[in-house]
Amino acid sequence: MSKHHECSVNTARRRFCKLAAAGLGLLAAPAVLGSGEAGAAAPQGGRHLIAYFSRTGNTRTIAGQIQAAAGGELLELRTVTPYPEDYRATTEQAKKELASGYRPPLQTTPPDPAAYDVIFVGSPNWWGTIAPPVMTFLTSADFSGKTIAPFVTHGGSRLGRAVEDIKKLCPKATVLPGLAVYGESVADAQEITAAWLRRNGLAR
Ligand SMILES: Cc1cc2nc3c(=O)[nH]c(=O)nc-3n(C[C@H](O)[C@H](O)[C@H](O)COP(=O)(O)O)c2cc1C
Repeated sequence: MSKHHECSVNTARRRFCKLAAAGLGLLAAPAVLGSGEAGAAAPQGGRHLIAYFSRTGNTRTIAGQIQAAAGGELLELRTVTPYPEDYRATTEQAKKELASGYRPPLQTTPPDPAAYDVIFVGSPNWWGTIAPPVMTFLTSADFSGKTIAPFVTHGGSRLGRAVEDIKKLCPKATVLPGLAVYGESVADAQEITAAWLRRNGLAR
């Protein structure tokens, strides 16, 4: 992990601590009220879809943290043909797929985005952008007028070009500022995830 990254995380943690002092009640409310009660609804009053691809579980962990803090349906994007177990083989395959614009088929047809107000889109940073299965998802349906909240786990390059590339794939969607979490820190990222949700008005 780079020093730069450590600094960013620490800054984010400090920012969270300030916010947490003011917003602790907001975090506690859903646990008290339960998800079915009026006070637990998202600010938009809408439904959340949390769609993500994860090869080794880091992005899945963040997806779970988002669900715990903001509610919503989890959708794991799985490719028909899994990526190789071998890391190096996966990086080589991914490089080729990204260069050629290949969209690997997914095991299931994703639900219609029209049923949701906010679509969280999670991906590992692969070669500086989102993984090809996430590109398949974003090009498989019409996201016009929808709000997309991107989250990325990474090995040091943070969001990379993820947000820009999502905007290119979904030019008529509103794409919120993305969340970047270092892959090895995902287990401790609840506070960073919750602060990002609050900054974007997505915490319940
Ligand atoms: C094909 C491939 C390419 C990657 N490229 C990058 C990269 O460009 N920058 C980076 O910071 N991490 C990169 N990584 C590391 C992953 O982004 C990181 O381990 C991530 O947390 C994995 O998420 P997952 O467990 O949800 O699959 C790459 C990993 C793979 C397998």
